[in-house]
Amino acid sequence: MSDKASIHAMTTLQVRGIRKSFGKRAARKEVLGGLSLSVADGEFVSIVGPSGSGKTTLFKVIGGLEQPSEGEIWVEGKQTTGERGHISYMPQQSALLPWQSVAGNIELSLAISGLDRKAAKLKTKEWLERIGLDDYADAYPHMLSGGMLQRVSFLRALLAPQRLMLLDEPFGALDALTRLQMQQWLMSIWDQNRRSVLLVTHSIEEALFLSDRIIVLSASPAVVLEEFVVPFERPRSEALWTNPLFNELKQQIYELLKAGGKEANE
Ligand SMILES: Nc1ncnc2c1ncn2[C@@H]1O[C@H](COP(=O)(O)OP(=O)(O)OP(=O)(O)O)[C@@H](O)[C@H]1O
Repeated sequence: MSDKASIHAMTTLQVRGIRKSFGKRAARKEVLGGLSLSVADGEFVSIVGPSGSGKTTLFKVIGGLEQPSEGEIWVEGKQTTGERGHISYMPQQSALLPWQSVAGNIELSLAISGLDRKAAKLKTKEWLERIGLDDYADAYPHMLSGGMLQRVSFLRALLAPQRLMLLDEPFGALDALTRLQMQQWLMSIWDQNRRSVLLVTHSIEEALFLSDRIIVLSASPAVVLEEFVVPFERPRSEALWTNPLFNELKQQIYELLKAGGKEANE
């Protein structure tokens, strides 16, 4: 394999020069302005950007729900622009089926991805135990707290067959304490089962705590302002929050977002 080909094989996602506009003629608005980024196999990458910079639009383009005006999406070495089914997705609000139990929701998505019923039941049982929700296997989604719902929702995305997970502000609707607990929980589960992750978050701290790399977007039309490699070893603990380098990086990203957002709004 040539060097170029082996790099390609290790890259789960490549976003190449994506442009996306909405509206016609005078009302035409460019939201994504030629965006390129990548996620390597097993890498955890976060995207932060000003509100309205086009992060959700980018996820829709990656997931094949929106066609880009220009550019290509490659997943696991194949061009998938405009195609669905190549990624697993976790939304901000859990999208569990209300008429299915917790176990039923997970079994169903495993069955859809091709597992037979018996294997799906067994795998669901094992994982619910592993994430400490075995007591809730027969409960219905409305009986669960916001944090529990997001655990089940994350598990469902994690057990999907796709290598790439897109997490769209998964903890945005949770209170601050639950959010912190969920970040630690997600980190420990992801550590045991490394998948390629692209996370959208409004929280710089969350991005620093969870990611291998952070991509900072400009205000719309969004382009990549800068990428930061997060230097902290794993497993990471709460002690990071008082690490001077953590706070220095937080400040740098904050300043960049502030400047980038202002420039584009002028
Ligand atoms: N289907 C659409 N038709 C027209 N405009 C759209 C459409 N979808 C998104 N937009 C516009 O694109 C811009 C970016 O929206 P998007 O939701 O992608 O941003 P975002 O970064 O996810 O925002 P936030 O951080 O607030 O969630 C907004 O100005 C929005 O109004």
